[in-house]
Amino acid sequence: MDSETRRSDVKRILQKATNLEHLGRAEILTLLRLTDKKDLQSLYDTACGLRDRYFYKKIFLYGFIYFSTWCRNSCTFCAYRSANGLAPRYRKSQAEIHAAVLGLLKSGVHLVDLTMGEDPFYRSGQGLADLFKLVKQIKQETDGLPVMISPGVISETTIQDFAQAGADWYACYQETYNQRLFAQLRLDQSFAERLLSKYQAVRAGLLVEEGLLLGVGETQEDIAAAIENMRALGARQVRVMSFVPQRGIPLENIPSPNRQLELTVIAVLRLVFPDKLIPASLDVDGIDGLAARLAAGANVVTSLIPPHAGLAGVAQHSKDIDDGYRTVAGVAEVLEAMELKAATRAEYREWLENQKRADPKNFIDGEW
Ligand SMILES: C[S@@+](CC[C@H](N)C(=O)[O-])C[C@H]1O[C@@H](n2cnc3c(N)ncnc32)[C@H](O)[C@@H]1O
Ligand SMILES: C[C@H](CCN)[C@@H](N)C(=O)O
Ligand code: SF4
Repeated sequence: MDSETRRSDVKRILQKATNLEHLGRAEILTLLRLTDKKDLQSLYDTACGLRDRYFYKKIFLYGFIYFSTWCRNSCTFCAYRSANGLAPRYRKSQAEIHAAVLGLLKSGVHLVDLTMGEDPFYRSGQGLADLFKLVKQIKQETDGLPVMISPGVISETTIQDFAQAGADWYACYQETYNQRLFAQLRLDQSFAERLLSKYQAVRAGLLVEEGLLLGVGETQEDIAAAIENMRALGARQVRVMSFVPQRGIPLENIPSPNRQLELTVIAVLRLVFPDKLIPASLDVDGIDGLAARLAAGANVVTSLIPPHAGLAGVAQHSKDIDDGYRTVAGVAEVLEAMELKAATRAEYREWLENQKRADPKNFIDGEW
C-alpha cells in the first residue's frame, strides 16, 4: 500500500474512532502496525482527544501495596516465581499494610491496589480471613477509599467474600489470549480458570482490570485478539506493560521491548475504550516513562509506592521508590507540564459509582 493510500486509511480509521464507531480487527491491526512518525502522532492526538472528551484532562492516581512477594507459581517472566532465590521476598503484616494504606491515603491517592503473589499464607485460613477484615477496616476508616485487589486466581467464594468486604476492583491480567503462549508464560496455570475468575468477579459486582504483557513472544494479531477479548469481558480498566527482564528467571536474557509498541497499544486501547481507565504504569520505566504514556492516552498513574516502607514494585522492584518519584507529589511536575491535573477524590468516586450502576451484567450472557 503506498503511503498516500495508507495515510488516508489511517485518517478514516481515526475518524471512525472519533465518532465512537466500533473498530474491527483489521482496523485495530492497521493501527498496531503504524511506524510512520506522523501517523503515530495522529494516533496519539486522537487518543488524547478521546480521553479528554470523557475525563477533561483529569488524571487518577493509584497507590500500590505489594504486601506479599511469596508465590506458589512459576511464571517465566516474573521475579517472584517460586523457584527464584534472588527475588526480594517479604510478607507484610496487617499492621504494616494498614499503615501503608493510611500513608497513601494521606498522600492523595484515589485508590489503593492490594497486590500479592499467590502466597499460600494469604490464600486460605487465618491469613485470608485477616485480609477480608483488613479490607473492611480500610473502607470503614477511610470513608470508603476505593480498593483494588490483585491476588492472582482465587475461588469464586473468595471473590464474593472480597466483594462483601468492600473491594471495588479485581485485577488479574491474562497477559495474552494466545493460549499456546499463555501456557509458555504461566506454567502449569489454567488459561480458562484465570479468565473465568474475571467473569466471576463481574458477577460478584466487582469492576475488572485486564492486562497484556508485551515483548514475550506475542504477535500483533495476538494483541488485536486480546483487545477484542477485553471488550467482550467488559473490563473497565485495561492496561499494557512491556516485559522487564529479571535476574533468576527463564526469560532473564530476553531484552525489554521497544517502548513504541506499548505506547501504540495504549493509544489503540483508548480508541477502543474511550471512556474506560487506562494505566500509565510507573512500574516499567519509573517516572521517566510517565509523560509518554500519558501523551498516548493513558489516564491513570499506577504503582505509586510509599518510600522507605520496604515495599517493592513488580517489574521495577526499587526504581524511583525511595527517592519519592513514585508518589503523588513526585508525579505532580509531570502532570503540570502536560497541563493535566489530578482529579479530586469525589470525581474518581463519581466515575466509579457510574460504572457500577452502568454494569448491566449484559457483558455476560447466560451461563459459562
Ligand atoms: C500484579 S502482579 C502480581 C499479582 C498476581 N500474583 C498475578 O499474577 O496476577 C502480576 C502482573 O505483573 C506483570 N508482571 C510481572 N512480572 C513482570 C515483568 N517482569 N515485566 C513486566 N510486567 C510484569 C504481569 O502482567 C502480571 O500479570
Ligand atoms: C502491576 C501492578 C498492578 C497490579 N494490579 C503495579 N505495579 C502497576 O503497574 O500498576
Ligand atoms: S506473576 Fe503473579 S502468579 Fe506469576 S509468579 Fe509473579 S506473583 Fe506469582
